[in-house]
Amino acid sequence: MEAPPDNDVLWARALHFRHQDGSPGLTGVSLGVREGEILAVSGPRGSGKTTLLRCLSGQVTPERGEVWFNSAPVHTMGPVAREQLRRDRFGWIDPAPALVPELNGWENAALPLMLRGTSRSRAKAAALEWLERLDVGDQARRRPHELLQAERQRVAIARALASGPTVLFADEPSAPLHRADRTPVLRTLTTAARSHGITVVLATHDSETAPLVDRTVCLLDGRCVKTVHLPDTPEAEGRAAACSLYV
Ligand SMILES: Nc1ncnc2c1ncn2[C@@H]1O[C@H](COP(=O)(O)OP(=O)(O)OP(=O)(O)O)[C@@H](O)[C@H]1O
Repeated sequence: MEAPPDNDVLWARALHFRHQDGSPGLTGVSLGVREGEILAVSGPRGSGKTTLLRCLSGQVTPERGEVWFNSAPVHTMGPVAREQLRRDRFGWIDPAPALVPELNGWENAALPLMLRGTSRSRAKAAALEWLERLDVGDQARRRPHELLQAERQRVAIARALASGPTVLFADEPSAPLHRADRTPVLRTLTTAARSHGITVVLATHDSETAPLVDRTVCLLDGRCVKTVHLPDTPEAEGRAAACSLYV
């Protein structure tokens, strides 16, 4: 087994995945994600974006191929080790917000930190800070059923960022938002990730994300078909400067 290159925080080689009913999910995907990189995974519906994120994050194990997180082989880890890795090092955002209905906004956002043993007061402070950044600070005491879907998704994004993951997997995080809200929320997410050194793997079919990411990998029918790098232009430098104004 060959270990991944040193500067890749995540590395996958020749991933093959088949769903339980036999449908092919991935057919030979290889990719590396550098530390601090913001990588978009794009492609049409059903191209395998969610399946790839689930394999990379250890939610499912590939039928064949390897997934490495730093020097740890995720594909050979048992369920307990994978669970611990996901809890301690990874964040996850679903296309639809999955919040705990009995908890209010800040308690939901603070939950991963408290599960890791952070004190309630420190977890609350971190949660409130992120809820403010996501423009839902005034909803912190409301429970999910009292919030709009777009507000619930902002709470879910705050929850993923508040725990300070090494890698954040975001599966269509802007899907429940109004079109006008999508770019500002994605900009907040990507800018926050950059300023905190969080690596992001972002599944999207929103072309507006392209200027916010470092590289886009395009999937089609479970295969990588194209990689697009953000050109090293003055606009890109301007983007980084502009982003730093938001977070
Ligand atoms: N649980 C499942 N059982 C069987 N087939 C599945 C399952 N989940 C996904 N698939 C199939 O696997 C393929 C890849 O699905 P996946 O959800 O990874 O694609 P996607 O690019 O994320 O799509 P979308 O943009 O719609 O979220 C599709 O053909 C899909 O129908």
